[in-house]
Amino acid sequence: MEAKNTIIRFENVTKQYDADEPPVLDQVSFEMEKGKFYTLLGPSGCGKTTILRLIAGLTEPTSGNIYIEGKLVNDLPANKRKVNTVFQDYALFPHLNVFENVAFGLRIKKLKEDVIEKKVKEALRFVNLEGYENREIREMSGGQKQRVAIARAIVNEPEVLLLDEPLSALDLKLRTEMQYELRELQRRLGITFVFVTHDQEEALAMSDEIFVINKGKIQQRGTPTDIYDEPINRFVADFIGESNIIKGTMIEDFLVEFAGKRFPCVDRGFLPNEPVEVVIRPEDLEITAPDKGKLKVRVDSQLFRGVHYEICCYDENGNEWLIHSTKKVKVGDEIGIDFAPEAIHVMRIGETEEEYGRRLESYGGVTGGN
Ligand SMILES: Nc1ncnc2c1ncn2[C@@H]1O[C@H](COP(=O)(O)OP(=O)(O)OP(=O)(O)O)[C@@H](O)[C@H]1O
Repeated sequence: MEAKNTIIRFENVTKQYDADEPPVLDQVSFEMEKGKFYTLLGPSGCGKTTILRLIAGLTEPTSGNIYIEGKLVNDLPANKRKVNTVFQDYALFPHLNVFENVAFGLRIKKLKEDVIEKKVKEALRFVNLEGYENREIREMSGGQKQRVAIARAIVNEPEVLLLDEPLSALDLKLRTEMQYELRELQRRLGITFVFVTHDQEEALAMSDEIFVINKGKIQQRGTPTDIYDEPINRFVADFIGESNIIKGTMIEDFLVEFAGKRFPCVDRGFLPNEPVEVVIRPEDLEITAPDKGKLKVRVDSQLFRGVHYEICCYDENGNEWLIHSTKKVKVGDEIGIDFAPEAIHVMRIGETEEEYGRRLESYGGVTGGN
């Protein structure tokens, strides 16, 4: 059974295009709620588009079940689903004007002309393209084409809008503008958006919830701050922003060893002396005098990044440390680095979200991680 506000549910969905190749999606399960902005984030080829195609009904699962609004849709054709897609290349019809592009789906449904006119105008108003009805597609800018594609999708009043890397063709400035616009549009429409990107900053900026995907598995799902502050494994920590990831040992609850020293931390629920990986974000490292910090490091390089310096250092054990700081240092200098127990995030090596969940259960309610 699913919660009342669930709109999409995947139950052990596997997709294998080619019998000789490993599955593209491997027993993937998740739920998405009505009215939220979801982002599927992951490297090229990890299966993001395949998830969209499965939701849209453009491909079928090899095994497992897909539900939309509680109804099993495995065999429901795409045009019977309350789902619309905005594709990366917009897939607009170059020979039709803006109005006719947006009206296209409504004409197929054989709606009356006055109804079509009302709906198209409303959709164009939603994307701030009022008055552009008679423009030719080739006369529209990249951002405007993008909006026409969105208008064409929302004119069908879908419950779910799927967006497959819709901003990737735009330059950085326009892309940032469209990020705001899309987020605002989602709020005004109040429908579920499923947005695909491989750009972690875009995902962090736009989403209610992010699914980080790699090798056909959801590695972690959560709010942008959850994912950023509490990455579950090395892949997520690495993919979401720059990180220091150091090998260590969890000595006991709240005590971890790395870089040759022991540090108090806020993590528990690991086995005694379990090998772990430790993540500390570069902005959580504070520069001190050499003997005042928790670790002594030598500065190897320094880059000015506009707001902060990006400083690369090495400790006595040869671990690399990346620091983001407004303080300037000198290459070759020895400095100290300090960090709070809360800045240390301990991860079990190679753990996926499912394994993490099972581990927590096996502890009988004792929380691991932090
Ligand atoms: N129709 C198909 N037939 C065979 N293999 C396919 C098909 N569609 C996708 N694949 C393979 O499935 C894998 C996942 O593809 P998918 O398009 O879902 O990835 P993606 O995460 O969206 O990648 P990208 O960011 O590059 O678009 C890739 O290895 C791809 O080659």
